Formats: sequence, C-alpha cells, structure tokens
Amino acid sequence: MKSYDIQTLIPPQQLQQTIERLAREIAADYEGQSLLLVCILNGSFIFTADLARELSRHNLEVEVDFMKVSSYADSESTGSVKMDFDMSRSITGRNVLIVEDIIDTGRTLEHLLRLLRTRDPRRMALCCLLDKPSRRVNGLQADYVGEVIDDLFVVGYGLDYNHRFRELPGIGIMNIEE
Ligand SMILES: O=P(O)(O)OC[C@H]1O[C@H](OP(=O)(O)OP(=O)(O)O)[C@H](O)[C@@H]1O
Ligand SMILES: Nc1nc2[nH]cnc2c(=O)[nH]1
Repeated sequence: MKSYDIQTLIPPQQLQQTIERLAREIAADYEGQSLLLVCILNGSFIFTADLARELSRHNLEVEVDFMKVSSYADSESTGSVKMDFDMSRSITGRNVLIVEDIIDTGRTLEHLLRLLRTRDPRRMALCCLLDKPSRRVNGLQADYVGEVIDDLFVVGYGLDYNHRFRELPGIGIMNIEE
C-alpha cells in the first residue's frame, strides 16, 4: 500500500489572505461592472467558490459558470482542447474572468483562451491561484496571480493526486513513497 507524505506549503490562513488581495485587485479593475467568473473544472471549484464570496464584499455584479476541458495528447500540433463540458451561456460582449487553480506548462489555457476569443467577449482576463512559471512552454501570463511556486507537485484546496486530496484546506507538497 502506498503511503503519502504531504508537507504544508500554503496554509489556509495564507490562502484566505491571498484571495482577499486578488478580490481587491479584480474589484478595482471592474468597479461597478458585471463580471462572469468561469470556473475551470475540476481543480478550481474551491478557489472559485471562495473568490466569488470574497468578491461579494466589493461593488460589482458577479455571475459564475463552469467548463471542463482537457488537452489532447497531441494538442501542440492540433492547437485544440477537448471540451468535456461547456459553459451554459454566451460570453459575447461580457467581461469574462477565467478562474484556474494552477498554471503549469500553460498549454491548457493557451488553447482555451484561443477558443474563447472566438466567442467575442468584451474583455477576457485570467486569474490563477498558483503559478509555476519555471514550467511554462509558452508566454502565457495570468492577469491576477495568487502565489508563484517552484516546480513542485502540489495537492489540496481543489488540486488532486489521482482524484484524492482535493478536500484539504491548504496547499501541500506531495511526496509519493512506494
Ligand atoms: O498549464 P498546464 O500544464 O496545461 O496544466 C494546468 C492544468 O492542469 C490542471 O488540470 P488537470 O488536467 O489536472 O485537471 P483537474 O483540474 O480536473 O484536476 C489545472 O487545473 C490546469 O487546468
Ligand atoms: N494536482 C496538481 N495538478 C497539477 N497540474 C499541473 N501542476 C500540478 C500540480 O502541481 N498539482
């Protein structure tokens, strides 16, 4: 049986402070406007919920929608993402904020942004909780970044290892011992 060693990287209190800061930055940019948060499933479900609740303390109209995408194995050559689950409404003319748990190589979001731009949003921006810039294979940069982390495999707060550990309240570094 495998045992898992998870070492705390970002405790819940620090995540809360980070989300409060992100909400302030976003609210300053969209003051008095409406904003559609697009939660990229699965990993972003907790982050999106907490960010939406934090944004409710500011002066903007927030809606939330969901989509689930995965990169094709040959996505670099096809430039496409597989749409597992699309959002339920039009984004044409809307302020859209894509909410991601983590940006690693940047491939998923590069392809997703290209797809969503064809739907003519008014303004589209990207918010990620965790950013691993050392892993990037393209120039992708988020507009709002929670925490920059090293090239470590992390779990918790929505992020999984083999579908487990999404429920952990903080972010931990996963060490796998066979
Ligand atoms: O920058 P990239 O290298 O493309 O990786 C980032 C993607 O990987 C994770 O999703 P994952 O495929 O693990 O799915 P999940 O959110 O359903 O767990 C994360 O939520 C991003 O969508
Ligand atoms: N759970 C998890 N998913 C990822 N996808 C890309 N990087 C990571 C990571 O560190 N943890």
